[in-house]
Parts: sequence; C-alpha cells; structure tokens
Amino acid sequence: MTETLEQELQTALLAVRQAALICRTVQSAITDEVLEKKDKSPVTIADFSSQAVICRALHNAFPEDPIIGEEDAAELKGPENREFLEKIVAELTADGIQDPTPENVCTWIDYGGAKTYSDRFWTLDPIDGTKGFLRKEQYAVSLALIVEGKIVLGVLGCPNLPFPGENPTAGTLYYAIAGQGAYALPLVREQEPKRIRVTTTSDFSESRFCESVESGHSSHSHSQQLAERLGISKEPRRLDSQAKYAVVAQGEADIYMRLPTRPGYREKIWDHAAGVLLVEEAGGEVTDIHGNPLQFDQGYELKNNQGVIVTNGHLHSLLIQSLDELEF
Ligand SMILES: Nc1ncnc2c1ncn2[C@@H]1O[C@H](COP(=O)(O)OS(=O)(=O)O)[C@@H](OP(=O)(O)O)[C@H]1O
Ligand SMILES: [Mg+2]
Ligand SMILES: [Mg+2]
Ligand SMILES: [Mg+2]
Repeated sequence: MTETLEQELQTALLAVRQAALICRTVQSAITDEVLEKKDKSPVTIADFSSQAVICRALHNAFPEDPIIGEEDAAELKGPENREFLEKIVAELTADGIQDPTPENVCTWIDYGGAKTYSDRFWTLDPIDGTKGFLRKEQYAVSLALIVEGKIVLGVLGCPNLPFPGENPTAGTLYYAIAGQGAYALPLVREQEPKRIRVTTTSDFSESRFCESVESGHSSHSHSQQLAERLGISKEPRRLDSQAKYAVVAQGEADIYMRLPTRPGYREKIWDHAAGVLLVEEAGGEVTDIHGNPLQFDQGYELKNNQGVIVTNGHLHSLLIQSLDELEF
C-alpha cells in the first residue's frame, strides 16, 4: 500500500510547509489575537489560518477523505468574532491564497470537522502547542493519514526547531511513511531529505527525557519521581508540542514522557499521530503508560489509552515496568 502514497506525501508536505510559514509570519507579529475556547484553551489567527489552508489543499486533492481536525469555524461565524474572522481573511490574502472570503475560510476550516473513525482519514493539529506558539517558543503543524486504523503517513512542520547546518531560524519539516523510514528537511527550501534515527542509549543514567512545558498537560511530579527511581540525572528538556517526538526521532533525547494529570483525560489523536509514526520509523517505540499500543481507530480520542511513553526502544520495557508502580 505504501508505494501508492506519493501523491498524499507531496500534497501533505506542500500544505504543511505553507501552513507552517504562515504560522511563522503570524508568530513574529503576534500581539493579542487570541480567542478562548469553551475548554478555556487558546486559539489564534494562525491556528485557523493553518487549518484553512491545509484542509483546502487536502479537500482539493482528496475530496472523499474525511479530516479530523482540532479546530472548527463555529465561533468564527458569530457577529462578535467578525473582526477576528476578517483578520484571518487578511492574513490568507497577504499569503496569496486564492479567494479567501469569510464564507470560504469557514468552509475550509470545517472540512476538518469529521469526528468519527473511518477506514481512511486524515487528522490535523493546525498548531500543536498553541501556548508555546504564544510564548514564541516551540510549536508544530501536525498532519497524519490513517488507513485501516494504522498511521501510514505523518508530516510535522516545526518552524522553531533548527535544521542541522542551516540558519537556526530555518525550521524543520519532518515526515515518515510506514515501512519507509523517517526524514527531515529544512522548512524553507527544497533539499534532499535526511534520514533520522533514534539514539542507541540503553542506560538510564546516560539518558535524557523530554516533557511538556505545562504541568497541566503532563505531570512533572510523576516524571521526576520516575527519573529518580531509574537513575536519570540529566535535566529534562521541556518543550511544547510534537516537537518532542521530533527531538526523540532525531536522537537529541532518548525518552518523551506524557503522564496523566487527571484520570478522565483522554489524549487527542491529532496531538500524537504524526509524531508517533516519526518515532517508530526512526527506530523507536511508542505505547501508553501501561505498555499498550495507541489505538487510532477509536474516533478523535485515544479512548483506550492513558498517557503516552516514547523511547528509543532500548529503554521501553524497563520504563513501563517502573511506571506500573506509580499511581495515576
Ligand atoms: N489535561 C491535559 N492532558 C494532556 N494534554 C492536554 C491536556 N489539556 C490539553 N492538552 C493538550 O496538550 C496539547 C499541548 O501539549 P504540549 O505537550 O505541547 O504541552 S506544552 O505546551 O508543552 O505544555 C494541546 O494541544 P494544542 O491545543 O494543539 O496546543 C492539548 O490538546
Ligand atoms: Mg495539540
Ligand atoms: Mg492545536
Ligand atoms: Mg488547542
């Protein structure tokens, strides 16, 4: 099946690159263009612009494919947010997108409105790590294609992760195809992709882990307890978004722990799908905190999973064993 994904890969790379460059422009200019969602989390002009351009591109190329995206245009349609919608329109106009009328922009965003599982669908996080984006730190544009419950293609745009040998502000575009490896290329220009691989560290005392910046997204106290128990002495690397998966996939850290902060929370598929394939294709391993595989056939949430553990593979089973002794 994988050899037939060339059109999907090219469409996804082009769309994520375009969206990531739009996000970068907005991030450099950002002032107070934020809406608060029902769950009190922030969403910006860049989140909506990114979802609009990616869904538009996917819909043009694959009109039958459902897209499970994080955002929707419901709030934008209210008169109280008309000015906010106009700012998105202005941003997309400045970026040379054709015909970004307010109606079209809402339609494009709502192409990402699928909620339930199907045999073939895309999942999109137009900006993962919106809080990082607002802090002018790390964030990612994340897109994955899931076929028969398996992630077959993942693309991750990380505008603030440097590509080795390039200007530090160049940013990196990552992708992986099931069975074909994980790759990185500079975000800003065409270049031969470079294969990336996880580390070979098998000793916790030499390992480094990464985790969320926000302790509301991943329990820092539990990861610290675990690190002490396993003899991990290096300081954790805290960064927002699926950039954490990229950092493990390219061997800059050995572990990414996402530990539940409350029992009822279920991880969203768009927060993980692209990153998971990237790490697996770079030779690493990803499960939930109980060692179970993440199930991407349960709708928009990882209903049957709790937390996420990502490693280079060598450290996985011991880490899961130690986690079993903690209470969540
Ligand atoms: N309680 C809880 N537990 C786990 N995850 C949660 C929780 N609440 C929110 N979210 C999701 O966290 C996404 C951002 O995760 P990060 O790892 O980037 O967090 S951090 O910014 O580094 O703190 C964030 O994604 P974005 O909204 O795309 O930024 C949310 O989907
Ligand atoms: Mg997210
Ligand atoms: Mg998001
Ligand atoms: Mg969000």
